[in-house]
Amino acid sequence: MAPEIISNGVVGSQGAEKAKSKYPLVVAILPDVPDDHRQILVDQGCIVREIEPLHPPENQTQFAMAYYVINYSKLRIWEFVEYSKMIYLDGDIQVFQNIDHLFDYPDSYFYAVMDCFCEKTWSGTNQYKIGYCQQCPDKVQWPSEFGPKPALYFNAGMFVFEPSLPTYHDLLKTVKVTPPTSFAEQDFLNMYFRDKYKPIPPIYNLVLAMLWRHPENIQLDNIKVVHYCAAGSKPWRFTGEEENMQREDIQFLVKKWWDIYNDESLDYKNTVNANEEADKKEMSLQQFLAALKEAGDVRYVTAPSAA
Ligand SMILES: O=c1ccn([C@@H]2O[C@H](COP(=O)(O)OP(=O)(O)O[C@H]3O[C@H](CO)[C@H](O)[C@H](O)[C@H]3O)[C@@H](O)[C@H]2O)c(=O)[nH]1
Ligand SMILES: O[C@H]1[C@H](O)[C@@H](O)[C@H](O)[C@@H](O)[C@H]1O
Ligand SMILES: [Mn+2]
Repeated sequence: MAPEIISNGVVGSQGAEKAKSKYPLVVAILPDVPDDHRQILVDQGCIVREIEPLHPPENQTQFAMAYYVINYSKLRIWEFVEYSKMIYLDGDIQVFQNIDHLFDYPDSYFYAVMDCFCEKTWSGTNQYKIGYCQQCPDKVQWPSEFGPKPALYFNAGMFVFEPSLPTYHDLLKTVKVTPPTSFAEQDFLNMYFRDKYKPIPPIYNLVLAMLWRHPENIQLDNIKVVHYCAAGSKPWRFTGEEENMQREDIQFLVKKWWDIYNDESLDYKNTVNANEEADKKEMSLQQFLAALKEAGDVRYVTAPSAA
């Protein structure tokens, strides 16, 4: 069995395609998620799994961005060995089109989307300082005095992985002797799976900054998964005040998130009892595209992705 997994509490458990995925949706939660929120997830047909918080080595957390330290707990999902393969999704991710086919990719690799280094969150890195981004690796050459070009780096908000107890124990053992770094478990996973990592196109994890940093790499007609990770873009605390948040494509995607969240036809009881109704309400690719185009502001090109 190969379920998808998200790791948040209540928000975001109704991906538009949830009803149509043939796999179960497992929600990994930390102990702080209140009972009534857990119940909502169960009522939505999710399999709720509480995980224990996992901390990096004592007294070294200052090296990771404070907000991300708790994310080391993500390593617990390698323990979900009743599933042979899983797709991990952050809680600030929305799935707009079915991605079940990712389970058919060859085993033994780690699939994820390449990140972008152009936003201020990256200002502490050499990449940001010299304006180098793996999304457009020819724009600024990697200077030889910085050593070898860094390995491809994925955003850890979405990835395809295979739970395994030996890997889980090794991850825990390795993280204990690995000093934390800015992007916490994301840096760690990049280091750990460097040799197994296979990039997949950005349509499987649209890091929103790609819309204004690398529009030429985005094929809007095919976006399947949107990651509301840009500063100020989380739909449940969206104010529109932060940089780029007034863009029409962003406003549109935030509205789409709320439409799915509020769509009662996507509630589990309704999808079980009235699948056809949910199908009718499903946002078709054409509607999605048309609306995005109407929102303007995005350069629409059909060039293949850089990934
Ligand atoms: O108290 C918490 C904090 C986080 N989360 C989960 O952890 C995810 C990661 O947090 P963010 O979505 O806020 O992080 P970003 O998307 O901004 O950051 C990126 O970098 C992070 C570095 O730690 C992680 O790798 C994350 O998955 C990746 O998308 C959340 O979506 C949520 O699913 C919880 O469940 N509880
Ligand atoms: O490139 C992304 C982006 O900058 C996000 O805002 C940040 O939260 C992620 O950790 C990072 O990978
Ligand atoms: Mn996220």
